Amino acid sequence: MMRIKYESWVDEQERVDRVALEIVTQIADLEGDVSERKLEIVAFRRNFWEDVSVNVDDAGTYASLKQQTEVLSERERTYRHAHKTMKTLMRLKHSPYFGRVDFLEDCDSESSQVYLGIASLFDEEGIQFLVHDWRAPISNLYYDYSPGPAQYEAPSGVIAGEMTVKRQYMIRDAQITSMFDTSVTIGDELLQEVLGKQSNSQMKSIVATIQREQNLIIRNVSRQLLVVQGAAGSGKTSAALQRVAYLLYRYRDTLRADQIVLFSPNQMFNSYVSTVLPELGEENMEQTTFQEYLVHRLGETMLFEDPFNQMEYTLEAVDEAGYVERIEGIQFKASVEFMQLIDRYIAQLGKEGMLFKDVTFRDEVLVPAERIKEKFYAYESTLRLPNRIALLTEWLLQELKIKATEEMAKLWVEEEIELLDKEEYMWAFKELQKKQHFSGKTFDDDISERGLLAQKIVDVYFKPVRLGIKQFQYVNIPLIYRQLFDDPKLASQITANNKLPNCWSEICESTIEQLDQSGMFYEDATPFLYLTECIEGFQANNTVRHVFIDEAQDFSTFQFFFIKRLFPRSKMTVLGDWNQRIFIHDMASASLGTLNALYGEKDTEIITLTRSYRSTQQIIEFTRALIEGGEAIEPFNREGNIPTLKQAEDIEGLISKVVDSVYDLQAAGHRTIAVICKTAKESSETYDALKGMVNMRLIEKETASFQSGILIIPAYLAKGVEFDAVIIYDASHMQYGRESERKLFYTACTRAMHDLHVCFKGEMNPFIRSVPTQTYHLK
Ligand SMILES: Nc1ncnc2c1ncn2[C@@H]1O[C@H](COP(=O)(O)OP(=O)(O)OP(=O)(O)O)[C@@H](O)[C@H]1O
Repeated sequence: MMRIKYESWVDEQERVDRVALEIVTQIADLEGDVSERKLEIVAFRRNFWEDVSVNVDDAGTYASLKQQTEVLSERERTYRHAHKTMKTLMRLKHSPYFGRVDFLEDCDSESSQVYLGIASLFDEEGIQFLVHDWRAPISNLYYDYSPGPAQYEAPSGVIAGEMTVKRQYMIRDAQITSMFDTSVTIGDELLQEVLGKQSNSQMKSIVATIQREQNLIIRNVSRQLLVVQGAAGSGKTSAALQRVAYLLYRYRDTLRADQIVLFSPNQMFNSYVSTVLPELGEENMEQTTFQEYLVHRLGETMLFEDPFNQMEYTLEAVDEAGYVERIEGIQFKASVEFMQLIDRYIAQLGKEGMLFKDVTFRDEVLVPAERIKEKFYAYESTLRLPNRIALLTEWLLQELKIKATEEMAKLWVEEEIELLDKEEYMWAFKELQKKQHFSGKTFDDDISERGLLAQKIVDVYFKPVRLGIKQFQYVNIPLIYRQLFDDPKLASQITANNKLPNCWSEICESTIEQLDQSGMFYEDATPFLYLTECIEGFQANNTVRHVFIDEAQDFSTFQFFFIKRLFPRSKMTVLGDWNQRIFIHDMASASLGTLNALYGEKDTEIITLTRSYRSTQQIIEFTRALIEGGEAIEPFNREGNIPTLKQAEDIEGLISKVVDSVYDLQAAGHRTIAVICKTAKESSETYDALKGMVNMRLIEKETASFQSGILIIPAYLAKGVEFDAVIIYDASHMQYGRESERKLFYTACTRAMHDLHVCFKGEMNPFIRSVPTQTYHLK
């Protein structure tokens, strides 16, 4: 790393001034343009509506309206474009660029200077680049090379040459505040400065300091599946978001933000990452949680437990009867073996076992379930289930028509007709007149009018029945799913290779009990939806082109395969850290092996990130000793305090240590301090105990965002986010004594950026006991 000479500094500031002036000029030009266009659109819209009211039935008016609509949307497009450019210029005004490379192409005699910023900027004539977009092919030089031989891939082919300068800037309000020439990767000093700052309730973009290994993730477009396995704080989420921005730039003519979906762990995380793309001048992709998707698909048919309640159960109910069996059930139902069991079950249902509901109307059976079943099994047995269901639906709709005619003669219809008002009679009368006019026949007016009204009434009353049929409500999916557990032998008969868990009978029993009592366990929700899709036909989404799964360690193998089928035309980017796996799903997905199986090895690329940027070196030295293989995690060299451990005798002592920590950390200037508890239950109890002493906010599963301040939060909701300082509420043996709790504890500790205080009551947990004592202070 080299400091820059004074003269160069002056030259560089002069350039910034020139560019800033150019930006100001362009903003002024555009300002007039934007407001003029806006006024134009407003005036156009007003006239447009006046024209519409003239005469809509006239063909000439219609053609002219169509033309005007086109003109209007063209103007709106131009306005939107100008508005977007304006916003970009406003962003560039304060900090036009952050990097520079001087590059001498092999065939040239003079090197060119390439300045990198969050968007491209041309000079007045629109000929010369003043700033290159960080995503442009040439910008890759900055991220991938140090001074020396370098090359990049332009649309015309590979361009090779020599990089003579690589410089970084920190520019605030158009003033250079720091500047470095760097020789290795993207300078430590700039990164130090960025990482040393206080946390924010919103994640920031990292374009100025993207590291080479992160750039590989961002620009990777070759495979169907990109898997990123990275240590806590290694920049997986950051890389994922910059990758979205990169894809939107690279495929700007064909890819829209709404064709990219990000599955994230919870609402708060969604809000935490939601400003990164707008900051880069891009629209946000679609963000959802898997839970949200399940509610959207199943919400109306099924009540099911939410994942956080399942989590609370796994952490809190260890001593309850049936715990071991439930855990085994959770793991099995998350596995690919269970998916295969369902596939075999589906094959079996093709021959027997389908269950239907009567189609009813006003407590009367219109088409009995038995008849539907007979019809279903009368279709060609080689037809797939969804095809047979489609035929069945058509048939049922025809049946409904016949039933409707029968229904018209019933007394209730007669009564409804009596109650109709004058308008309805008038309508029937006019309809009849029309019919007579067209057919030239005469009718017995009285009967036909009544018939018409009866038809209309039955039609209206049958509407929900028709809709129900179209929505396949006559297929009794809940009972078909239940049937799989009703007799434990059924599954053994259909699994040829006997891959059932040992306590399958108990799993069946508790599943049935839960289904009959209060909806289903969370672990049943995805398999249930899968079964539904296999029977009714997959509601695949063919518009989405890229699916991102963050915190992927907590997705089950079942869910991965399911998501793949759901988005058949999409590439997938999966980011996770298997050391932060806090849900207990199937054991198989604890390795990358299953992900290889998703698209096959050839179509899969796996990138591992071992450098961790979030926490200080001291915190990482402590946290990496908590997990197996942690020595592979490399801390970024940012110094800080070594973690503090505080031991208390009893609960009062613990509370007082936590309160002291809060005060100390506040005094050290930290703005966001999280007291991390193990569960929601512990969080709310601790909140009650502390609220008289400290002004804090309780974070619950429904919390949609967080602000700076003191927070109290269960560990599983804190994953993916970070805080200036973390206080672990009770890291005792009692709370984190089981091996399965190691990763939860690790995840909680790795949320700290600058300071970590670990409090515990009584004996410390076994994971800390294995940490070298020189990595912490015990108080
Ligand atoms: N290249 C970088 N430049 C600047 N900051 C970075 C860089 N890479 C990561 N960071 C910062 O490190 C922190 C952790 O990044 P991020 O949350 O993306 O990591 P992660 O791998 O998703 O972490 P976890 O798995 O623990 O949730 C963030 O504050 C992020 O801004």
